Amino acid sequence: MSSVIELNGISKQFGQIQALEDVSFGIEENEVLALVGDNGAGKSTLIKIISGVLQQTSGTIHIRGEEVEIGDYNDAEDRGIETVYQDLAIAPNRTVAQNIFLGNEILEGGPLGQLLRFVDDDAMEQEASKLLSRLELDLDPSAAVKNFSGGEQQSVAIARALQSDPNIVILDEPTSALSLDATQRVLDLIKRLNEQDVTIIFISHNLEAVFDVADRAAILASGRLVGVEDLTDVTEDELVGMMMGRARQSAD
Ligand SMILES: Nc1ncnc2c1ncn2[C@@H]1O[C@H](COP(=O)(O)OP(=O)(O)OP(=O)(O)O)[C@@H](O)[C@H]1O
Repeated sequence: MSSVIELNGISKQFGQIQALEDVSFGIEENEVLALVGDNGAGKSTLIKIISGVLQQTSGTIHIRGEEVEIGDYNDAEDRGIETVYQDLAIAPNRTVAQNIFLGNEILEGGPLGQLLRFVDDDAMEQEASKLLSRLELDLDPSAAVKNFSGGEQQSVAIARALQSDPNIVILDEPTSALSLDATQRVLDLIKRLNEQDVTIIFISHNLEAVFDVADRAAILASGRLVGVEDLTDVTEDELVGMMMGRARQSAD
């Protein structure tokens, strides 16, 4: 395997607060990497840097070997990176298809449709339907999202991220506030994405979910990287110890 993203000496300061300090590790092509750590460890700051919302104070990012500056959301999208944040940014009164194409609507053909920006709902529903079946999500593209469960809304947000066909998807706490059942469905969706060659980085406090779907975990404590562990090689207790800032005794 080769690194699709290489972080080298990433530090981030907010005034006096050192949110990240000299974080270096690689994310492998087509892996599922969990980002774990206690509250305030720096997880959100790190994914915001990778997705262009924040810029690092120092350090470099290489994507597929090339040093890049991810100045904003568009830079990240151009590099094939999409992020689903915890707030999901779902428009409840719109349909599944309209949410999937939110900000990227398919317009009716012809000069008038383009000029007056007439949205082509039929085309969006057809495209959404293809995407949803690829993701094996049983959702009606024409249904309004407002009555959906938390798990279904999370699925719509993930489908929207997939609309631009990214090869790296970052998920911020995808299973927080979900029932056990809904959590399992979202984890199954993550596994399916990964089978479709999408590299996944996800933040989670749910260690059961981490052990279920992730190949490796990168552990942050107080802004520093404690380690990156193969999850077949570490116990939950060891992981918790590392999240509390203890380096792994048996690390080789
Ligand atoms: N915009 C900001 N301005 C000032 N300080 C910030 C900002 N964003 C994050 N921080 C601080 O940086 C540190 C890391 O925060 P971050 O949100 O990255 O942690 P986290 O691991 O994602 O935590 P949580 O699990 O609670 O979401 C914390 O001390 C936080 O208060």
